[in-house]
Amino acid sequence: MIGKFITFEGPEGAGKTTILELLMKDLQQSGIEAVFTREPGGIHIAEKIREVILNKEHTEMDARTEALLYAAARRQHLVEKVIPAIKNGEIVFCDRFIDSSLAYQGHARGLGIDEVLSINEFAINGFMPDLTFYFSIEPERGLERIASSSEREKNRLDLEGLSFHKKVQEGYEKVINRFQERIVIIDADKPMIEVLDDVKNVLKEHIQM
Ligand SMILES: Nc1ncnc2c1ncn2[C@@H]1O[C@H](COP(=O)(O)OP(=O)(O)OP(=O)(O)O)[C@@H](O)[C@H]1O
Ligand SMILES: Cc1cn([C@H]2C[C@H](O)[C@@H](COP(=O)(O)O)O2)c(=O)[nH]c1=O
Repeated sequence: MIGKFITFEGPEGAGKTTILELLMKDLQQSGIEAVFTREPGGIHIAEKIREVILNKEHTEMDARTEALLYAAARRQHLVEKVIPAIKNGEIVFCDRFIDSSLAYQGHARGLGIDEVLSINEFAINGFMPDLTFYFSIEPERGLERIASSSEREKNRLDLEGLSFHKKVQEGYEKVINRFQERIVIIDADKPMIEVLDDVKNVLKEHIQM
């Protein structure tokens, strides 16, 4: 049996992590086993790379270095955690994946979506998500949510200006156009319970729940 790889994408503060946590509880209650993980991170080496990338003091980090570190973390996470789980028939939900690199490094950092796709092709070796939820929200709104959250410590990318986050949104629009067959847009500017229901309604078409 082969599992499924489902990714969640979107700008800062769109609610991806919150909805993934609610979904995890829901699935557990229904007795459905699934793996919940995140990028960059999810396993020891990738969490270490995450610390390097997102450290607020690393302001000197070059954009290509940043793109390569995300791709390296992605590779290790895939081979160590995601692919074994999928081969074992499990459903893997991942908070961010390659589309983040295309939108943030490819478009917002100006490296080029095709160039960043190309270094990622080396990292993922053909392994793409079966389904991707794009949480759509205006960047201003997402940043407001983060600003009013007491739990959330701001990282190096959160601290980029609004113009960067608007470019991230533009980048995602290009990515959505390119990968229309796997990306479903969710209106993330709704109450959490409605966002969760919208995600579950789409999921029902893909997994038994
Ligand atoms: N639908 C919603 N309505 C109002 N507030 C929300 C909603 N979803 C999430 N939030 C709040 O917004 C903040 C950011 O949410 P969350 O961390 O889930 O976003 P995220 O998409 O994972 O962000 P990032 O990618 O920047 O980590 C949290 O304080 C969360 O409680
Ligand atoms: C995978 C990936 C992530 N990013 C950025 C997006 C966010 O600013 C951070 C991750 O923080 P989160 O709270 O876990 O969302 O990293 C990126 O720029 N490129 C990527 O490939």
